[in-house]
Amino acid sequence: MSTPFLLTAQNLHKAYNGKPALKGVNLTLRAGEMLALLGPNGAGKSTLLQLLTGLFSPDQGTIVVMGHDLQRHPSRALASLGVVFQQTALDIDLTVMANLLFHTDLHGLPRIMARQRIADGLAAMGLGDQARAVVRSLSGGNRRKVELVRALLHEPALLLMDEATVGLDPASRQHLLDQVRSLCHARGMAVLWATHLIEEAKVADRLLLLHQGTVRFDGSIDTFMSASSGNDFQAEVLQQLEKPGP
Ligand SMILES: Nc1ncnc2c1ncn2[C@@H]1O[C@H](COP(=O)(O)OP(=O)(O)OP(=O)(O)O)[C@@H](O)[C@H]1O
Repeated sequence: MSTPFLLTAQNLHKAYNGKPALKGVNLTLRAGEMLALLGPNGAGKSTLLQLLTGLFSPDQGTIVVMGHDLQRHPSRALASLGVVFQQTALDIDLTVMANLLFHTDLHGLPRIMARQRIADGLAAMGLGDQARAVVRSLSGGNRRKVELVRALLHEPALLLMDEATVGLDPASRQHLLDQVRSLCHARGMAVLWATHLIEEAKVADRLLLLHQGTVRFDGSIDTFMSASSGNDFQAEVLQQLEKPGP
């Protein structure tokens, strides 16, 4: 029996000043699945994530998270989401601990439980000694890691990440990817990983290739590769993106 969908988006349309950014995008996500949302600059990835996180409403289409319609029941739908945005969600003049407690307070977590989860989350990211550091004093890479810790504190069923590895060195990027993958598979968390980096998308279970606001491919990486004519992953992605749109 297949796992039920945690997230379903149907026929999403969004335009800015009459110029379409998303043109009928469909998307599903199951528990334990890591989906790479891959597309070049301007493909519509951030727009899609902004709709999925309720920041903006679609012009057309529906989004259901854990059985809750995002437009009709936003707080219920959003309670199951963890999000790492491209732009920082941290107050850089506060300490790491103050930032993280702010988030756990928002989610109504008791302080004892919150402090334990914060300690565990920071330790898992190799930042166990940084709780009292002011965010401004952290490197860009460590700030990204704190963003991930923050997004996971309320133990979301779905994690949405928008260009999460921007500013990270190769080792830290790999570490972040490994962490997210293991959370995904061990905890059954569903992950939507938006990136423009082809080599990052390759480690996901499934690929959603977005270009000029339309989905060019949605399926497993294995299916994507078996449909290719002997190309490597990168060459196949580039070839798909060069094809004229629908
Ligand atoms: N606030 C906005 N106002 C007007 N146009 C916008 C706005 N946000 C995005 N767009 C346009 O919508 C299209 C999709 O942009 P979006 O940022 O969603 O793509 P992206 O795939 O996330 O790109 P990137 O990788 O560069 O962040 C682009 O043509 C962009 O110029």
